[in-house]
Amino acid sequence: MIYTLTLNPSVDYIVEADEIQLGSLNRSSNETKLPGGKGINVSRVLRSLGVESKATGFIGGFTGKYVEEFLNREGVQTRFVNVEGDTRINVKLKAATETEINARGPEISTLSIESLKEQIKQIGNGDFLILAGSIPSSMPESIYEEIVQICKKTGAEVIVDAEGDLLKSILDYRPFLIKPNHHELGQLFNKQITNADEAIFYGKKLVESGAKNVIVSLAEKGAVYINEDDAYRAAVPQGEVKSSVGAGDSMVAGFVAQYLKTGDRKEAFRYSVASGSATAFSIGLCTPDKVEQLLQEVKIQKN
Ligand SMILES: Nc1ncnc2c1ncn2[C@@H]1O[C@H](COP(=O)(O)OP(=O)(O)O)[C@@H](O)[C@H]1O
Ligand SMILES: O=P(O)(O)OC[C@H]1O[C@](O)(COP(=O)(O)O)[C@@H](O)[C@@H]1O
Repeated sequence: MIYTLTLNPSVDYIVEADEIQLGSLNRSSNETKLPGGKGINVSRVLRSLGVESKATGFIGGFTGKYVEEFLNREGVQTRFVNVEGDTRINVKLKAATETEINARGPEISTLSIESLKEQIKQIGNGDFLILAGSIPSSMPESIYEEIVQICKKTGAEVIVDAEGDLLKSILDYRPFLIKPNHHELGQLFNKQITNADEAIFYGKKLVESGAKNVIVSLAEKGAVYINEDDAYRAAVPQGEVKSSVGAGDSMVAGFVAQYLKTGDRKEAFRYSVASGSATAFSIGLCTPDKVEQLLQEVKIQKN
């Protein structure tokens, strides 16, 4: 079974406007509310690609109820730990450029953390745990490492999509897959990463540090994939970007879905890029039709 763990889920409030001026009254041309948070997006895309998963993490308040009911309506299984505060609302402003404000998230009690850990202990050999996104500001930074240590004991494979120290802290535990974008990769090495060559160079260092598979996304400049034996680069399909929110999460889901079906890592990478672009070309997440349509346009080159 695949489990996704979103410690800090959200309601994503996507506001479209022709123009946004700070310090002025702006009026929107369209608004969309969607459940969000990285693991939750992965579960939603997996579901639409025909792969079962269980979404877990912390959920609370009226916003949490909205997220959980939305997921259940779509057929995503959930096993959240309920907390007192409201699940956060993240604001995504879409005008000529995209601006995001991601909130901090509710207080999480020690008791809630303990119940989550008890759940994680049930995830065992043959299972995957996809651990994705930020942590609510009240939680200890060590939580990712503690969860990955539990998985190491139970034998579950972990996939991590997180930034900075959260990502660094788990490399020694040999994660199955990590997917930093080029900014996040740059932060890890204190370098600016602007192209596929640089992404492959620094991505290889993450493989040397323990990651079994690394995908680095570079938005419109494509993506690279590295493991112990090979490195590939992909050019992305051309299209109109409607909202890139969830594009990275869709890449993780696309890779996992195809890898589990075929075991072919290069094809899984192609699927990953097509899924990311299919989401970028949509408001909301990709659909299987759109992914299939873009697959042929993803050109992959061995490094
Ligand atoms: N302008 C674009 N054109 C085509 N595909 C895009 C574009 N922006 C993003 N994508 C797709 O989304 C993926 C993830 O985008 P990126 O912004 O790098 O990730 P994240 O959402 O994690 O920050 C890219 O690898 C690509 O497949
Ligand atoms: O946990 P974080 O880092 O604040 O990110 C949460 C945000 O990331 C998203 O999951 C989108 O992530 P990506 O655009 O990286 O795929 C949103 O749904 C959510 O608002």
